[in-house]
Amino acid sequence: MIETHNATDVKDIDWNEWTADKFAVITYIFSEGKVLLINKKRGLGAGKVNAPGGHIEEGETAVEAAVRETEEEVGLTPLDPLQCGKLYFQFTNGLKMEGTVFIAREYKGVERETDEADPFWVAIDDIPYSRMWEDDLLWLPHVIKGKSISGCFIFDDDDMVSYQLDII
Ligand SMILES: Nc1[nH]c(=O)nc2c1ncn2[C@H]1C[C@H](O)[C@@H](COP(=O)(O)OP(=O)(O)OP(=O)(O)O)O1
Repeated sequence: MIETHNATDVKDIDWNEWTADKFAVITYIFSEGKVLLINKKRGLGAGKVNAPGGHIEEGETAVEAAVRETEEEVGLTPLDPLQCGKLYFQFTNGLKMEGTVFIAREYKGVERETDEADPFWVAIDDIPYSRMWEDDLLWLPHVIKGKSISGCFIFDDDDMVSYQLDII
């Protein structure tokens, strides 16, 4: 078996044996036909549009991290976030990251810009996929339709090299 960071096809990786070394969450808040997105200002994916998110801290559950990261990045509190997906990213630089996707249909507060993120509401039909991570276009439309997803991806920097997606 080849080293996972040298893999160029998701089929080259035994995903049952693969384990992440970083665990992150991403939270999409939907309201009145719109979704809250951010211009990410720093960290992985700086310059891209994404949803609020970040790393799960020690002793924290994924849902707790989803609430905390959204509060920290945009000042909104998602209410009852629902887990709807798992994303497994192998980067060619060696990073292995697991992302848990949450959606929330209600929230408290008013969004505000922070050092990490510039939030904005956009109509679901106008989501700017060309400014987002390449994988988002593959799975986010299914999440919007209420499906759950599980995806494995190989990324070389910003470029998606290979993927496998299951819609549940
Ligand atoms: N291909 C991809 N598609 C996607 O939608 N989100 C991705 C992604 N690759 C990374 N992310 C997201 C997941 C998570 O929200 C974030 C992790 O990036 P960072 O390492 O920059 O974390 P943050 O700096 O936001 O977190 P903290 O340092 O914990 O605040 O990037």
